[in-house]
Amino acid sequence: MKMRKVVSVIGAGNVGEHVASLLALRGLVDVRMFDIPRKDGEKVIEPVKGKALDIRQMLAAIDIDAKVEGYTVSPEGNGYEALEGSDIIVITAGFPRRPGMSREDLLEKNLSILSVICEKIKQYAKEAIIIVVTNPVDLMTYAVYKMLGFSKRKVMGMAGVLDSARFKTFISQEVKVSPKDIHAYVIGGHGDEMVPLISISNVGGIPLKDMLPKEKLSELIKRTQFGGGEIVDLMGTSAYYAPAASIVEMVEAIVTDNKRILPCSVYLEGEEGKYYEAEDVCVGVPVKLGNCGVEEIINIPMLPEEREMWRRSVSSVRKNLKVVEEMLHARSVL
Ligand SMILES: NC(=O)C1=CN([C@@H]2O[C@H](COP(=O)(O)OP(=O)(O)OC[C@H]3O[C@@H](n4cnc5c(N)ncnc54)[C@H](O)[C@@H]3O)[C@@H](O)[C@H]2O)C=CC1
Ligand SMILES: O=C([O-])CC(=O)C(=O)O
Repeated sequence: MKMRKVVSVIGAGNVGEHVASLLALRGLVDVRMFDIPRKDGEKVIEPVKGKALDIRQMLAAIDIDAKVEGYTVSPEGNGYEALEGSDIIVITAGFPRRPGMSREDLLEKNLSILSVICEKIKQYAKEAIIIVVTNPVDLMTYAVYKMLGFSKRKVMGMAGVLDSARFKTFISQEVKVSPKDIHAYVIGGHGDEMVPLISISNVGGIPLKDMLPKEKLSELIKRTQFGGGEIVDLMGTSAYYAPAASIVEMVEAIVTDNKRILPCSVYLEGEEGKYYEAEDVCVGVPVKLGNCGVEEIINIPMLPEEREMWRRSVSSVRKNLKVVEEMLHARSVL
């Protein structure tokens, strides 16, 4: 009988390998990593197997028990048999952006990669909960949800936890208080129009809006909205430490059934969709996570100006949804 939960990470690049190592370090789950081979001159190498072995040896050095395996797969979808038995699958496969690119520039190439991966998930891991990370994440989450046909509770995108961590970092630097005592949520699409919610942000229970002048609050909002781009400009590729830690928070909430409220990109429709004025789109909202996945969508009150930001953010995600829908039609998914 399988005792420990299994988390599979598809795409063991910068984000994926850090997710795998952080998960392994917590010792909560077993980890399976999947990635394609690389060419080193004439030689074909299998970095994913090396990374898994390296992580296992790290665990041995510090006395942590967790199984970590690496599997080489092909871009055409061979080699995914070990997905079987996965409780959670984290998708980080695909291209990251470089300076000067938008996340949407990755849409076409990353959608092709994810369409092969979804076929394999359907074949081997129909029961798994899926966390999509590949960008543009709200569009990819929508596409994965449609391609898999799983319950909407079981498909979510990671972005809001990361954006909220960035927001908390910037607030913490400004008010000189530990981020542990700061509550702040970012909702909406994972783009330059995301919505850092000032009205419900607080520092040790004191409303943020009472602590800082309007201009400073606007600066914090702007820096958060462009937080990903700031790192891309500095590093030449996108962030991975904070994204990986954010994914691990989501995984831990699901595995331990701890009912945390975390902002995640989820499919909105019906009641919650109407409240958020967003239907048939994946976008970030606070949700309660537990071992069934998304257990509840939490309705957050917004000020009129925040609601206006929300509308703009949702429509900027919607703008590219047409392209995704056309691609899914071409693949006969819709
Ligand atoms: N949602 C979010 O908040 C964030 C999203 N991202 C996104 O995550 C993705 C990964 O970023 P990084 O890890 O930095 O990129 P990376 O290039 O370091 O890693 C991507 C990995 O995907 C693998 N891959 C490519 N094609 C594949 C295929 N057909 N099958 C299996 N694996 C394949 C590559 O070999 C590589 O190891 C990017 O799309 C990036 O934009 C990154 C940070 C935050
Ligand atoms: O900026 C990027 O391309 C990666 C990402 O989504 C983030 O770090 O927020």
